Amino acid sequence: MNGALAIDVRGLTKRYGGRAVVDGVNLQVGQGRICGFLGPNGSGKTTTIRMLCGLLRPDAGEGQCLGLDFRKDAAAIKRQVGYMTQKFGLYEDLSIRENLDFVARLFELPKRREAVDRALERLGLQGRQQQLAGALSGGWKQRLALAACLIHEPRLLLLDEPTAGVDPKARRDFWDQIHTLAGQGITVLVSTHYMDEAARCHDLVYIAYGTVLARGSEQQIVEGAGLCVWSVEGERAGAWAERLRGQPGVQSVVAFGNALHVAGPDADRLAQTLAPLQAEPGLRVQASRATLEDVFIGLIDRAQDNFAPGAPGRPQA
Ligand SMILES: Nc1ncnc2c1ncn2[C@@H]1O[C@H](COP(=O)(O)OP(=O)(O)OP(=O)(O)O)[C@@H](O)[C@H]1O
Repeated sequence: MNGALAIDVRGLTKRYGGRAVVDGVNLQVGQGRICGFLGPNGSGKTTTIRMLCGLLRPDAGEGQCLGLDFRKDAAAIKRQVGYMTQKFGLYEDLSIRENLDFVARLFELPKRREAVDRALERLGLQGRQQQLAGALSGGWKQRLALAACLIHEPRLLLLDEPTAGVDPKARRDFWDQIHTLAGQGITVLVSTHYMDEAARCHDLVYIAYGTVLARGSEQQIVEGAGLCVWSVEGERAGAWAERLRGQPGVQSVVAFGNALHVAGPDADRLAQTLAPLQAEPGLRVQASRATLEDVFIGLIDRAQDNFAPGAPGRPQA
């Protein structure tokens, strides 16, 4: 394998009706790493994932997945990849055990019973194995879907928004499981819209309009963005939101309870705009730390600008 990279693709491109929905994406994920794949709706995450596991034919791109040519060796790659789709894809009128047995048959596993038992045990599903999948809560359904992904002992997991709509406790348990799997050497590429989940990834890739806008660890992305953030706090802080939007140096204003998060890339202009608020009674104005969410909101705002008529080319990380 190339430098212990489980995924190493360059120039990945997919077009629909002449429009590139994935546009020259480079993606490298180290073996045993958890890489979070983030971006707004329709940014190209699912399309990228489906090209990586050989379900969609790319229009351009080259590279390797698990040391195999991702274009020529799609069949061999599929056998070593566990792909969890956004929607629950198992049979609701079969039990947990029957669903896993069905998947084991699809993979033509030689020792099916043992494989099913192993998957049940791995995800703590033994006690529920006779329950119908359709009767499970969202969290247990996700657990079953992950068990099904693991039944053929894949080396790479491609998880497409695996915890959408799942409660925080079940999401936390799911992520503990993901870390256990990564500890066993399994590589994980996981798309998510949740910032707390992004923080649990080793590496992050942020994509918008089919183009990668940022990559690195959470710390690298936040520091690399050079975004300045101020907190404007007080019972009447909300009344200032509209007045601050569009002012010099202000890129975004987001309310969190009694506080506004005011962000912008130019420290001096932002400080000048906020200076008069320091004298307002009942308002506390202080410099704050940028979060991943602040950075992503800033990135998408700028990316939209770059799509405007007459705008220059898009940024590429
Ligand atoms: N078969 C298709 N034909 C035409 N357009 C498509 C097709 N599949 C996807 N697209 C378009 O490609 C773009 C990227 O879609 P994709 O599902 O990859 O985004 P995503 O980042 O996974 O979004 P989400 O976060 O909502 O799941 C969207 O604009 C979508 O409408």
